Amino acid sequence: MNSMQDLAIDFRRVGVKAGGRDLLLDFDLSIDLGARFVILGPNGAGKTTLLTVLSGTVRPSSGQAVILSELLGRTDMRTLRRRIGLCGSSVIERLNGAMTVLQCVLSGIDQVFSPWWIASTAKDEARAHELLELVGLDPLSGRNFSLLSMGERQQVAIARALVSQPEILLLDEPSAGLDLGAREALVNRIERIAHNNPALTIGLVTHHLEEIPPAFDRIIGINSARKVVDGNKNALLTSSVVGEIFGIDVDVTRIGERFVAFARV
Ligand SMILES: Nc1ncnc2c1ncn2[C@@H]1O[C@H](COP(=O)(O)OP(=O)(O)OP(=O)(O)O)[C@@H](O)[C@H]1O
Repeated sequence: MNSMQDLAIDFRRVGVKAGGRDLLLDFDLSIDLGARFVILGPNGAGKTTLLTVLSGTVRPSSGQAVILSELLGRTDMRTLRRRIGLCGSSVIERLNGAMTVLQCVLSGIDQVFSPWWIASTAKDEARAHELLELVGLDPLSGRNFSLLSMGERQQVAIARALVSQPEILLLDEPSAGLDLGAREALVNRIERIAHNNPALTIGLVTHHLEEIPPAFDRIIGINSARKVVDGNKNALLTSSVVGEIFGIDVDVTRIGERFVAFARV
């Protein structure tokens, strides 16, 4: 049994209600520090809702949510959010397109979205350049964000999420809109980030098994606002379990350290 100090996330019967609907229901979740987990489920399952609670953006309507030993509702959410890096289309859409790529990365320090709120030091800028180098975009650091391709924006968003040296990194469908080559480059990059940051807890939200980097070994399957499975990837990524998560008949194949799924016709 882990003590609370070893846990990045400890949710007990967490629920989120909006518009009279349960978007998340009785959700128990316990994630160790340094774990790599995947939130897998069909459209509308509640994955993004779960991520909004995990990132300290939304407080649950019921239950108890503890993140990095801080109880939501009793802690300063702004301070907690600085310890969590979030990247995904919800972040990309909010970034002011007139910012340079470097400013976009620096905006992650205080989690702002416009250039006039950025207060950065020379040390921050050096770290931002280092991260842009890591994602292969340092040569574009002076370019306007609005001029980047979707793939490039996703990479900037990852650098932005890492700039505050978070303890938890949350990736919300980071491959959305990417072509095959860009998706594979991203999967490899996420794998490298996982490898180079052993203490970092990383969560990945996806609909697609192909997007799961090998380092991610835990699957949390969601459907209709509830957790349907939670456990080891190799045990759970089978045709019957993935079929249960998505509510359709599927064939799952493992190829090396990666998985693919097709709907059965
Ligand atoms: N504020 C809201 N009020 C009412 N319903 C909402 C609200 N926000 C989301 N929903 C609904 O809650 C359900 C879960 O939404 P959520 O965005 O968490 O799903 P998801 O698993 O991330 O889906 P997708 O894969 O399509 O992004 C959806 O049916 C959505 O329409």
